[in-house]
Amino acid sequence: MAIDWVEARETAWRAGFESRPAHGHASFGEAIGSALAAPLRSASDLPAFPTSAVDGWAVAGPGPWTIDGEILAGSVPGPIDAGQAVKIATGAQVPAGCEGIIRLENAHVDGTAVSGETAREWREAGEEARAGEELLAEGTPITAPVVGLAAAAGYSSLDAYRRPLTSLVIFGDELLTSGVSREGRVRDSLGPMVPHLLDAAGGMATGTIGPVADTLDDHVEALRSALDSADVVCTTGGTMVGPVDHLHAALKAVDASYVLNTVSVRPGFPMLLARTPNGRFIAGLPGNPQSAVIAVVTIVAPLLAGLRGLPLPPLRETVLAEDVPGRGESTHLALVDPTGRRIAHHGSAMLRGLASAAGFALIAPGTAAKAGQRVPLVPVPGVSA
Ligand SMILES: Nc1nc2c(c(=O)[nH]1)N[C@H]1C(S)=C(S)[C@@H](COP(=O)(O)OP(=O)(O)OC[C@H]3O[C@@H](n4cnc5c(N)ncnc54)[C@H](O)[C@@H]3O)O[C@H]1N2
Ligand code: MOO
Repeated sequence: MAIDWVEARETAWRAGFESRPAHGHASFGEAIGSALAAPLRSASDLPAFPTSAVDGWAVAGPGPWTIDGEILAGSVPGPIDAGQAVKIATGAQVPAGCEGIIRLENAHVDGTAVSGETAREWREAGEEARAGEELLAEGTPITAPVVGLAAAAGYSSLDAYRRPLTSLVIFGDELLTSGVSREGRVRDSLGPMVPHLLDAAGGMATGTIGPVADTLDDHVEALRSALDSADVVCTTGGTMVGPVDHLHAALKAVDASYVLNTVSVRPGFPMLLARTPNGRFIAGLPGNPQSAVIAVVTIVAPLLAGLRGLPLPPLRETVLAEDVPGRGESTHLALVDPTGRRIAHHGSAMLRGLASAAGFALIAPGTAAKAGQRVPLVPVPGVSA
């Protein structure tokens, strides 16, 4: 029974969130794009020592001061005495006894003496954080700046939900992997496209199997092999009931049970999500290329977010520049450009419209939308910046 589109997203996200894998130490590269599984606490004071903010002269006592020494970044200075001036570099540790720093450009050097206006031109130890202080809460998305902060705070790995491993299985005897479509055969457009969408949605693509021959045995073998190494296997094609649509029988053969089977959305209706007894997921993307992308945005992106401990990806908004019809009792996902105009060549077998789209405008079941109306925009991973 087809479920509502909004419910499908939430169901896929919840299935991922509830079975997100045990967390543990992940390298920065593995952790980026997932969420912190524990609060990030600073492993030292930040800065760990008083640090000069400028290139200048560190001085003690009243001036003028006698030049005596130099402190470069990366060294540990000895204390300085009243009347002494030590040349100091930005980032260098401020010596004990230092009462002020004269910026180089404000200093007057006369032989062995220096004078000028002093200021507290340094960062105190612990000014940014104290050792043990919480910097970021559990559940925070791990972005490039988060990784940078973790390194600054003394870490080389993070307690995180790692990015799920994904694999793609392409079904279809009619598919060509090179050259032009001809003689009843078409170029595989999903093999070159879907792994990048999965990466952009937070997975880590491990490989593609196929095109797989249209026999049940070949389908089952390909599915088993993909399940060996991936947390989430996406398949393309074979979701319907055509003479060589073997996906449902193959799911049965690997003892997978449906999380959802068909969604009340146009295009993309025949998508499905299933789970194996050992907790791996299989997302069945319809064969029509645009419908496959709709399945990615509807079920796979939310699933990958849940598996990484992240919330359901938010929708955006767009203001429609023209009327957009509904699709009866189904949700209509309509391709629109960045100005809210519908895009030509939006048939589910086509990619021409999608290739220049800002995303899918969401027209709710039983409604049609008017020009000027604000509607949700479903982003395409890696596309809708
Ligand atoms: N009797 C019915 N037939 C169909 C219905 C229906 O409701 N009743 N729904 C249509 C819809 S909607 C879709 S979507 C497709 C889904 O079909 P499958 O998931 O079973 O996919 P296939 O039959 O294998 O292929 C459909 C179409 O897509 C082309 N394709 C498949 N894989 C690729 C690829 N990797 N790259 C490029 N093109 C691909 C394939 O050649 C077919 O043209 O079912 C409709 N039928
Ligand atoms: O839903 Mo199909 O996915 O319209 O092409």
